[in-house]
Amino acid sequence: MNREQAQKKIEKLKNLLNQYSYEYYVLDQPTIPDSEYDQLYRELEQLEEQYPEFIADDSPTQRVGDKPLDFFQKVEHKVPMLSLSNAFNEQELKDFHRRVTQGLNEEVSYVCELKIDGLAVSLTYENGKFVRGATRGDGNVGEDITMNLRTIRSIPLTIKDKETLEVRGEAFMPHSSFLKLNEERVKNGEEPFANPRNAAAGSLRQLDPKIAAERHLDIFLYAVGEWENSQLTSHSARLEKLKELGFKTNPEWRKCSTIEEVIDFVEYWSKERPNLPYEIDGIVIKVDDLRQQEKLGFTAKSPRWAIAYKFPAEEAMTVLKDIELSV
Ligand SMILES: NC(=O)c1cc2c(=O)c3cc(F)ccc3oc2nc1N
Repeated sequence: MNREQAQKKIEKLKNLLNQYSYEYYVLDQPTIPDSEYDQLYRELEQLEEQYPEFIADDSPTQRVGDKPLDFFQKVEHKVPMLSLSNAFNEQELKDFHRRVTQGLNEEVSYVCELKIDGLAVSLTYENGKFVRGATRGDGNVGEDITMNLRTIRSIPLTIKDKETLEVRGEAFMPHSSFLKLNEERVKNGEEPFANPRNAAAGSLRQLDPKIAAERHLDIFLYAVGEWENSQLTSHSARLEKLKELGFKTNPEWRKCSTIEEVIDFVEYWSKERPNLPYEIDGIVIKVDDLRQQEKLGFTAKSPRWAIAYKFPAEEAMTVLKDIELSV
């Protein structure tokens, strides 16, 4: 094969492997066996070795950097990454609803989402390419962990349109990865992680991306910082568009048009939680209409248009303990 054919073949293999990786890690619906993926991956590696000038930065072979960082750069969030205020019982949910309807003086509908118990991160894409990832930090300044986030296979290195946007989500460690990692650590005489959130945070704060890559982290995207030229008018439409673009969003979100529906959703998931393959510590309730969100605005540290209903903390540990005992 000549140079021109090699360049085309490298491009074709890269796109094919990225599509298969999207089906496996984002849709959880692989269409080819792992062995076929591995064979195509090896073919790409060999061609890239022969023609390094054709290696694309969104090639699957470029996900895991080979040199550790000495330190993390600081990153300023153009739109602050605030935190959610909490509700601990039904009455506090009703109080939230009353404040919202009084503040708006009009009908309101909500989006309810599972509150993933991981590490909040921001992902920036320019013309459809993943260019920077950062931790929340103090909300205004976070740490640049792009190298480590590139190792999360469910984070697309390029998205389906040449959009420029900054999205937020929760990086987390699924229960299966958490249990395997702790078994490893105990076997090596190391301290096991207390919970998946600490394990995810510890993994993303590694200066060596090869260690982060071994931790099999995952992510769900759930909010937007900035979105150039976006005409979308609701949070639910944004979640749908993010999914269309190739981002992994949590499938369990629901639109609720009354606070009773919100309470039903909370009650359902407080029972259903132990059957999830990842840790959640509550439910996030958000006003769906973006104009209404704008009208309600923010306090110094939290949006007035969202609240986190928190499940009682101790249960989270018993859930994991049960799983550990059953292993
Ligand atoms: N852990 C989560 O699963 C989760 C967290 C947040 C936030 O922290 C959050 C913070 C804001 F200032 C605004 C919206 C948010 O939406 C969120 N939505 C979620 N699903």
